[in-house]
Amino acid sequence: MFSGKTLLITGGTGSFGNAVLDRFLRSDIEEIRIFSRDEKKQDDMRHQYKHDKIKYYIGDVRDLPSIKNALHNVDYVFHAAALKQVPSCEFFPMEAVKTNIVGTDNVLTACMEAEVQKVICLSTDKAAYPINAMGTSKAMMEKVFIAKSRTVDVKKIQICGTRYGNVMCSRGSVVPLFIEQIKSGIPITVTEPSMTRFVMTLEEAVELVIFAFEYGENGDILVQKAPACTIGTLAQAVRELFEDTKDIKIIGMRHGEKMYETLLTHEESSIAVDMGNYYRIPADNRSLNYDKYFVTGERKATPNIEFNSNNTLQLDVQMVKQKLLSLKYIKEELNGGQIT
Ligand SMILES: O=c1ccn([C@@H]2O[C@H](COP(=O)(O)OP(=O)(O)O[C@H]3O[C@H](CO)[C@@H](O)[C@H](O)[C@H]3O)[C@@H](O)[C@H]2O)c(=O)[nH]1
Repeated sequence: MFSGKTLLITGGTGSFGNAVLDRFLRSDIEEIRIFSRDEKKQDDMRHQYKHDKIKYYIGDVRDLPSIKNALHNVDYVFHAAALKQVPSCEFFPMEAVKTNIVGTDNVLTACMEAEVQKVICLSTDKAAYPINAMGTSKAMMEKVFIAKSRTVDVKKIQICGTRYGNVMCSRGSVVPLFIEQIKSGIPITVTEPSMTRFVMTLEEAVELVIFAFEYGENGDILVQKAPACTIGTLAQAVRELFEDTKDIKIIGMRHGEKMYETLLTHEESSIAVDMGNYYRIPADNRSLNYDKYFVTGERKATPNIEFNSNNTLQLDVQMVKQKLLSLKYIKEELNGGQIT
């Protein structure tokens, strides 16, 4: 599918971009374009990969001309650029609006103009029943791409999305923080041990995007049937792996946090298509003309079957340790920072 094609990744210097590169650089893809704001991170990546197939474009999804400039002859786009930290978006919600909502609209406008064939927009479980600014802005992002998907000619371009749970060990997330705390000899800080989160590896996140790319229809959101664990279990797994004997410090929930996350709302569950390891949430493609629904009516039961991090498979400490041990990052950290 990617043979001879050019793929652009917005926010491409992040954990997701790196995982996509690791996955695709050995394939016969023609070119991978990294589109992002930070020249330092791009330069680091350039030195790390030293690969002809990777091209770097400085730009910002908030700035339409900068995206247009990068999209000539691009076949596919993975749109990963986002403000994604929950606490910082609580303090700067308008920044989340500009990057996550307006930025996505810009990316799609530019993709339509440049005749990109398929765009996958990365969203998060925090967009389902959102309570914080980050999740709310991602929920609006989903609305933007679904609305846009209704206006396009599907023979020319298709727009889909994915929703992730927590990606273990991604930049700025809790596991690297726990490890840093253990290495510095201070107690690890746990917000609320009974809180649950879906857990995915970065490779699974990339698989989900590729699945969406292959099987997603225009306007769809794809989610993985991910397992979950409590933060207490996650903390215990990290402590056992890194032989931490200090007490845990309980610090309480942070701004805008939820006790559990949702990947499919009740309403989405009633229309979601089961695809084995994934669910496909088709877009509601009814028109704005509601008269016919008022006149003829339409009865559809909405079963109470929200898919969330409390009712999915719960991993125990051993299972989380196993999942962690499969990660390159953990292997390196256990090996004193040496690449294994
Ligand atoms: O010192 C800390 C910091 C965090 N946590 C907890 O660890 C869990 C995970 O936190 P973190 O890794 O910061 O991730 P989230 O805030 O859940 O958000 C991440 O996961 C989302 C998917 O749900 C992504 O969309 C976000 O971009 C990403 O930052 C949460 O329950 C936190 O309460 C602690 O126990 N101690």
